[in-house]
Amino acid sequence: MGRALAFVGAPVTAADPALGGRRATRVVPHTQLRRVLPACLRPRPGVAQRPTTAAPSRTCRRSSVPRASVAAGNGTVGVPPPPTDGDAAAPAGTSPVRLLALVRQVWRLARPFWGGSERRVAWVWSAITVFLAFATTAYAVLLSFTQRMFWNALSSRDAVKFAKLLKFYAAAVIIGPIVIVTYEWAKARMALLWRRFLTERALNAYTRSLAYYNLEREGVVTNVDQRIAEDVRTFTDRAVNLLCIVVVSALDLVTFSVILCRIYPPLYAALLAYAAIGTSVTLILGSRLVRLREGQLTAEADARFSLLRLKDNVESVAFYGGEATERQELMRRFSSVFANAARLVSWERNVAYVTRGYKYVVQILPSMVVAPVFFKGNMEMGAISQTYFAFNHVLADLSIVVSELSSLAEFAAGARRLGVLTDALDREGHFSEDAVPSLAPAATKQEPIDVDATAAPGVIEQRVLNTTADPVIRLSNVSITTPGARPRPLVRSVSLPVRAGSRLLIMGDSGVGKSSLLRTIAGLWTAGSGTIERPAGSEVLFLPQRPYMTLGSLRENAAYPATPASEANPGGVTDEAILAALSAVNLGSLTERAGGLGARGERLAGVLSLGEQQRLAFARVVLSGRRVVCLDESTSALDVENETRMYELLVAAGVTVVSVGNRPTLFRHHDTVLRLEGGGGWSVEEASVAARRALANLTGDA
Ligand SMILES: Nc1ncnc2c1ncn2[C@@H]1O[C@H](COP(=O)(O)OP(=O)(O)OP(=O)(O)O)[C@@H](O)[C@H]1O
Repeated sequence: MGRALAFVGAPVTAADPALGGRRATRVVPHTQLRRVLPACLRPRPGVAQRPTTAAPSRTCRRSSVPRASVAAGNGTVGVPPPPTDGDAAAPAGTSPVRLLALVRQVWRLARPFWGGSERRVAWVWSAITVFLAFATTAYAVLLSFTQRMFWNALSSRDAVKFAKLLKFYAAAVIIGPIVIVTYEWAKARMALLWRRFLTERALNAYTRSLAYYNLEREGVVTNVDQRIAEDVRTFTDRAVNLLCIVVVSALDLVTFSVILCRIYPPLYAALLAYAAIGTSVTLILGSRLVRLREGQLTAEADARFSLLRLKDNVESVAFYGGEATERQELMRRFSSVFANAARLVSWERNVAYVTRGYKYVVQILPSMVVAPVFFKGNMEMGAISQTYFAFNHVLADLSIVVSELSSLAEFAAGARRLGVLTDALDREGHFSEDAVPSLAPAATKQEPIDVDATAAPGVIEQRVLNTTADPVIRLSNVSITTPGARPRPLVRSVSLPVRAGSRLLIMGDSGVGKSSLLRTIAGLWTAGSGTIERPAGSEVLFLPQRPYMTLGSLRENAAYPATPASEANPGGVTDEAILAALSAVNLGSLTERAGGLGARGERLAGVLSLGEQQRLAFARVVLSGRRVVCLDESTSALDVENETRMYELLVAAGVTVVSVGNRPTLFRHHDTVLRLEGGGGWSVEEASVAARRALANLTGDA
């Protein structure tokens, strides 16, 4: 009797690689364990902490959420995700339609890796991982038989057999960890390869064809940075882990089902029914968990974004004294994080009631069914040990959804968020194209003028002129509207040539559309009609209103968008050229002040005055050697003397200039003025005439 009672031991929960790394609850006959060989039986054969890197434990997974990187937020947080985000369109949950959508999204993320340029590597690592997964199962089976013989040797007091088995057992426990750890490593390695592949794909697509610009401007996808940096990682980790679990479980299930059926078929049937009920209930609970996890990712990203905004604008906030407003906004966003997290942990608790209960309650089943058979003397001691072993394996195999719900929820949330991103990138930057596997910058192609080409309705036609063309820029009947759902006309039917070496000034009231016209010439905006001809992008330099400082060194900042010369890049911009350009724009002392050309740009942006940053931008013009420059109020922060110096540099270099600005001092640096008059109206006149008129207006002589 005492021995029979000992079978119903305390359930022990442990991550079990032999069960595919799932947390499995098993009943250990601990009274016997304490008496005999505790060290041999407690660390279950083939058992190790599966969820290390590829699948962190539940606690780790939760803590991974705040690691979400800084994200571009849209100010909308909470659950369900905001309807402005493409996420809202994607279904979540467990209905067949939703499941199908999830499968399609996963397929779209897996196909390029296993079917594209990296397929060789992908398949080799898949084979290695699956082989090792099978090895862990084989190991578990081997151990189950060893245990059976072990208990039989003990119960029959066969010391010789026991000693033999002990050696075998010792060898097994030495080999086991090696197999399991190698398996874990292979999984992590494969997930990393896939992650790198997807990240490079996403970065390639994001940084070409103006995808980064259009995605931000249209606001279709929020938190792009988090999706690329964080969601790709979560998705690939979870996907590889789940794939391995399914593979291991399938083999494990077949093997241990045979063992269990051979020992006692009724127990197997009862187990099947129990697992089916448990899985159904868990699936119903799980759909809400997916949505809550996804909402958490969005809320965390938005909160981090608000912190980054404050960090980037410390000076402005300090000048305004806007701390209270900033604090309020930060609190609002973090409140959303906590509110969603509270709902999430509550729902995880509800799910845990079910999943934990599911694992514990069933432990009584084998004892109830097998003990009477044992008491009747129809079953040997070793067979009972193996029954428990096989029972727990089959239970774990049939309970993937129950035990992996948390991981599944993260996986589904990650797949959905990535699906939204890859759809948008496909529209803008050709994510699915296999021809862009590297991060190397694409060479700019000089396209021939396509005279017959006609733009799509509502889109301005862009044609590329060759570098020797005159005029270098020609606007023909160009009308511009603001982008978005409600377009507003800004400029109507402008026709204008910009001759080589000339300088055109675009003027007009604030908000009239001056920068928009420049954006359109640059090809950033395409809404409207007419035709714009200009040299290829690599022949024109556009200086935006706000100078952009990169995170690179002073050297890299000056050379931007080209790169400095180095051993790997001998054709790059030399230090001598950089120093000469800095001197030409009156920044000769900057190198010394900044601490050399190697000084980091992160700090530079905070230290350089706006005027100095604008002069650095002119150094870029000098170094770029481009023949055409478009300046959007690029001297707005300069004194008259420095402004003159900058324009004289351009005149001396024979550069064609298109400027936007309203400063009267600009007249003398230009020969033609295009005045935007609002409501689409415009006029063109000589700069000297425009200057005289402006002066007359000022003095009241008009
Ligand atoms: N992405 C956008 N979507 C919709 N409207 C926009 C967008 N960007 C700018 N606008 C609107 O287009 C109009 C013209 O803007 P633009 O920046 O060209 O003005 P501007 O003449 O350069 O003004 P300023 O001299 O003040 O810089 C503005 O009313 C602005 O609000």
